[in-house]
Amino acid sequence: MQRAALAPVSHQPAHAHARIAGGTIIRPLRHGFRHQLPSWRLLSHAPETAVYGGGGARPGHQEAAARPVTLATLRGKHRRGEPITMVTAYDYSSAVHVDAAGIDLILVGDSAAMVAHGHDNTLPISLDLMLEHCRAVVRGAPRPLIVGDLPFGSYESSPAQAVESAVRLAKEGGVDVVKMEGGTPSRVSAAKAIVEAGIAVMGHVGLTPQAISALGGFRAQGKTVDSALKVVEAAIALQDAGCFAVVLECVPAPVAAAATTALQIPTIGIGAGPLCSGQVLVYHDLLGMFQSPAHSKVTPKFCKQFANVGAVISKALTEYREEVEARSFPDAIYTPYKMSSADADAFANVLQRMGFDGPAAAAAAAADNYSEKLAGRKPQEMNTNGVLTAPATV
Ligand SMILES: Nc1nc(=O)c2c([nH]1)NC[C@@H]1CN(c3ccc(C(=O)N[C@@H](CCC(=O)O)C(=O)O)cc3)CN21
Ligand SMILES: CC(C)C(=O)C(=O)O
Repeated sequence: MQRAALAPVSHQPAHAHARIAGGTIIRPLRHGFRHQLPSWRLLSHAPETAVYGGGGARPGHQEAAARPVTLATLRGKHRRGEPITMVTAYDYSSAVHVDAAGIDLILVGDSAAMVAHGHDNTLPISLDLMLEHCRAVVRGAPRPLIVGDLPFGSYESSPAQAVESAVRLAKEGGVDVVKMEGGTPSRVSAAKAIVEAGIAVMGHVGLTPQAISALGGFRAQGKTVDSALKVVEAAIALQDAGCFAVVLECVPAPVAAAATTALQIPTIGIGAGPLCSGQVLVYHDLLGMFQSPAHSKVTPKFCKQFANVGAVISKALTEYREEVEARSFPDAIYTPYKMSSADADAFANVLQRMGFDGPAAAAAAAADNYSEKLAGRKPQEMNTNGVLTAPATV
C-alpha cells in the first residue's frame, strides 16, 4: 500500500527517524517489525479471517488503506493549526476502540498502575509490566502513533539507563516513541540521549505524577510567576533536547498558552486548558468507567466524562448474574451445540446399561429440550438442580 504524504526531511533530531524511502514514509519501529514479520504469512494456522494479532495491517484488509499516523502527520497538523488528539490505552480492546475513533496518538501511560492495577499512584508499575501493556496496545491499534511511557525508576539514574529502557519499550514493546516526565537538566540529558539513540521522545512537564513524593501530592503546577516560568523553561529545554512534543499537565491556561506559543513543537494538554496544540485524557476517565464515590474523588476535576460506561457495565453484569441465578440464561438460543436425537437416545441407553440411571435420565430429559429435533424451541423450566422438570411442549 503506497502511502501518499511525503514529509520534508527535518533538521530536528527527533524527526530524523521518520525516514523517506522510495516516496514512502517508513515507520522504523512498530511498522518495520510488521513488515519483517507478517504473521499471516509465517503462521500457517492463522485463519483467513484473522482479526487478533494485527489483522488490521493485513494487505487487502479494509483498514490497510488507512495511513498510519507518523511524526510527519503530527507536524502537518501542528503546522496547519489542527488539534492533535491523544488518549491512553492499556490493553488490546481499548486500543481497538481508540484506533477506530480516529485518535492520533495512544499513550500507554503509567497511569495503568492506577486505573488497570488499582494502585494509589503511578510509582509501583515496572518496566516489564509496561512492556506487556505496550504489546497488547500495539496489537490492537495499527493506525495511531503509539507512545510508551517510561515508568518511575527506569530512566532517572543516568542517560544510559534512560536509553536502555527506551530501547526496550521500542524493541520489546513495539511502541513508536516514548514519553518521560520532568524537565530538570538530568531529565533533559536523558531525553537528548534517547533521541540520539534514534527513538523519538515526548516530554512531560507541569504536574509530573512520578514526582508525587517531592511535589507532596497530585498538585497543579505553575500557579506562581516563578513556577510558571519554570514550566515554560523546562518545555523549551526539552524541545532543544529534540523532543517532538511536550505534555503540559495541570497548569493554568496562561502557562499553557505561553508554552504553546514559545515552542515550535506541539504541546499536549491535560488539565491545562484549551490553548494547547492537542489534548490527552485517561481512557477510563473520559468514558466514565469508575462510578463509585471513592473513585470519583480521585478523578481529576479537569476530566469531562463523555460517557457513563461504568453504569452500562454494572447494569449488564447485574443482569447476567440475575439471569444465571434465575436460570433464564442460557436458554435454547444460547445452547447451540446439538446432538442428533438418535445419538442422544443411544447415549442415554449406554449410560443406563452402565448403571448410571440418574445421568441417563438427565441426558434423556435434556435431549427432549436441547437436541436437534427441538433446536430453537423454548426450554422448559428447570428445578433448582438444573434438571428439566417437564417434557418439551411445542
Ligand atoms: N485516572 C487517572 N486520570 C489521570 O488524569 C491521571 C491518573 N489517573 N494517574 C496519573 C495522573 C495523576 N493525575 C492527577 C490526579 C489527581 C489530580 C487531582 O486530584 N487534582 C486536583 C487539583 C489539585 C490542585 O488543585 O492542585 C483536582 O481536584 O482535580 C490531578 C491529576 C493525572 N493522571
Ligand atoms: C496523564 C497522562 C498524561 C499520563 O502521563 C498517563 O496517563 O500516564
